[in-house]
Amino acid sequence: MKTSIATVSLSGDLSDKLRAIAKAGFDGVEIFENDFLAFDESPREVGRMVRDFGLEISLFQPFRDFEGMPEPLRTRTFDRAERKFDLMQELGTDLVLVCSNVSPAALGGIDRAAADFRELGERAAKRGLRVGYEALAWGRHIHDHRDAWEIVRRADHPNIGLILDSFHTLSRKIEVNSIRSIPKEKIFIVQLADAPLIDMDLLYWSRHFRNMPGEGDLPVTEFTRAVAATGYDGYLSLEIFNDQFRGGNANAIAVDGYRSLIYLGDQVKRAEPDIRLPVPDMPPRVDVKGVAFVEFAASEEEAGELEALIRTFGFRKAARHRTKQVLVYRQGAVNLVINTEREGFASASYLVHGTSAYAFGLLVDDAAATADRARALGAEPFEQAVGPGELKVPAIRGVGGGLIYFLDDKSELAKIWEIEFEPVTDDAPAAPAGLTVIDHVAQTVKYDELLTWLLFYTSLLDTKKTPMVDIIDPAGIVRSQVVENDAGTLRLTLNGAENRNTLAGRFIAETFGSGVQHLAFATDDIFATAAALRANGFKSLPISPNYYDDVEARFGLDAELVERLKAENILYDRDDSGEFFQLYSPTYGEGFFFEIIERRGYRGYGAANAIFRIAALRKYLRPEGLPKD
Ligand SMILES: O=C(O)c1ccc(O)c(O)c1
Ligand SMILES: [Mg+2]
Repeated sequence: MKTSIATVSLSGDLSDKLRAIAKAGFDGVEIFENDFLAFDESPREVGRMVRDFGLEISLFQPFRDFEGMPEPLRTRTFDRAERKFDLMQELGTDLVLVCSNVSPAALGGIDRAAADFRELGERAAKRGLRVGYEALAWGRHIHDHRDAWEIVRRADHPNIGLILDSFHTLSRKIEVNSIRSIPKEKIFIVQLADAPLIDMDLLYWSRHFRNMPGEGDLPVTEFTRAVAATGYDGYLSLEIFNDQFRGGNANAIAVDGYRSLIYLGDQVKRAEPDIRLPVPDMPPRVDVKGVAFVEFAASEEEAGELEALIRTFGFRKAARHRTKQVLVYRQGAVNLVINTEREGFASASYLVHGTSAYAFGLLVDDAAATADRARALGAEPFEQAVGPGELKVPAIRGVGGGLIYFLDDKSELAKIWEIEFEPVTDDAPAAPAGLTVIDHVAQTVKYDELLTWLLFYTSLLDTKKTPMVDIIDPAGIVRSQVVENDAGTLRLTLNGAENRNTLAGRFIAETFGSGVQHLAFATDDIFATAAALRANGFKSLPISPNYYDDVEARFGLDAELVERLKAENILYDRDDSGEFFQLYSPTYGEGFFFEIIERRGYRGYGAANAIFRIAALRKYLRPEGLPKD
């Protein structure tokens, strides 16, 4: 599969962009004219730089307002084209993109446009160049790839072909299967971009909000399937106009782009097996059966505080690592691991971030295959020296440099708790509180990393992302998106913090980076759990009494239920899927907290309650200090 990306997709000057593009693994680059014009080197030198990076120029673009012009504009337009042909030859590329005319002077008329392209094709052929025509979604007369194709067909010239761009087709909801009947040799290049569904002017949407395939809401896979079905085996080229990417880290954005194409190719091949695009082989997206454990890195002193807190949740000390300072606390199917080693990755993580849930383990069908897929998608593998008798657990680096381990039932990994740990008896066991599984792991990331991690998880794991919701923090907005599977055995929430004053933003600032900010445990009976927690000495996060008056009115709850919710500081939500109950701990350390939930059919996450619990949690942040009892 030949991969390419337009320079316009990345930040920096032309050489920064080329370096990032080459490093991420792309084969080609679209040179966007303005990136070249703003750069000081000659076209020959730029061409040499591109080749020195091991790249090929897949396309030079755009050439605007060409077809259907009246004289004398028409002659001028052809002269302009000849100048660009000179430039292309110096750069060392044979393909230019002409986008459909937006000029009020354009006359329209499909045969007039075809005649113009035939003449341009003659001129291009003299120099061994090719011209591709793209319908801009806002083109004056041509804004549909089917019409652009008709012009190319009528131009009937071997040096004139069609350029498809998923954004222009999908933003106008044009039937993608119309692509299947286009001869593959007439498709000169295919540009890909996704975008979030936002109802706005097409041009503005396109120029500011495009994102990588898989990061937005458009059916880019369906589009690419139709392209692949033609037998097309040329470049898949990202053309992403996005304000955030343009201001972001070029290396990180290029890595995301490359991952998005590999993932897209994989999906297309699985859905459309008879294609010519050579897509790398990799295991399918991974079915996650559950969160096997969450591991905290802590100092011994802070571990003591953490242990005291989780004991009030009814966790009991269950096992100790045979050689390391690592303890396992258990309840139901939940394993909480506390690592107080003074060496190795956990310790390094503690020194940078303070006490944190720096790692978690996912139970999958095949841990080795999962690691293979992760590697194929460009994830960073994690390896640490393995002691005698210890297992080599496949792992990758995740959010904030933390770790994701993979366990399975089919290899020795199934016995990890017996092989690496010895059982211990808890001297002061807390009464169990009915916690059953980890319902979700909530990670806080910087807002401009949110799409990166969404793509990371959805490309690797068999999951879906839910629409983005805005969470109102008294100090700003936090954008939240969920990655989950249908079975509900994996639920990850990602919160993107735009400023450092929000609870999420403070967490990132104080812990020096993104990471797990809260863990939610499930119970089948929130009231019984709340009573057990209280008996164990747990103090739940106090919720404003005003909240309960509102909940009563909003949902028409009976007064007795509302009294019980209020007495236990339980938040309530309800939608078509069912009822939801949430109970929070105060923040621990630098803004970390726990949540306990009961779902009665409900599939959401209580977004409507977020504002209330954030307001309550904020009271516990330093420097205000802990509230007095
Ligand atoms: O926004 C534009 O003008 C523009 C230019 C060239 C393209 O290939 C494109 O998709 C959009
Ligand atoms: Mg385009």
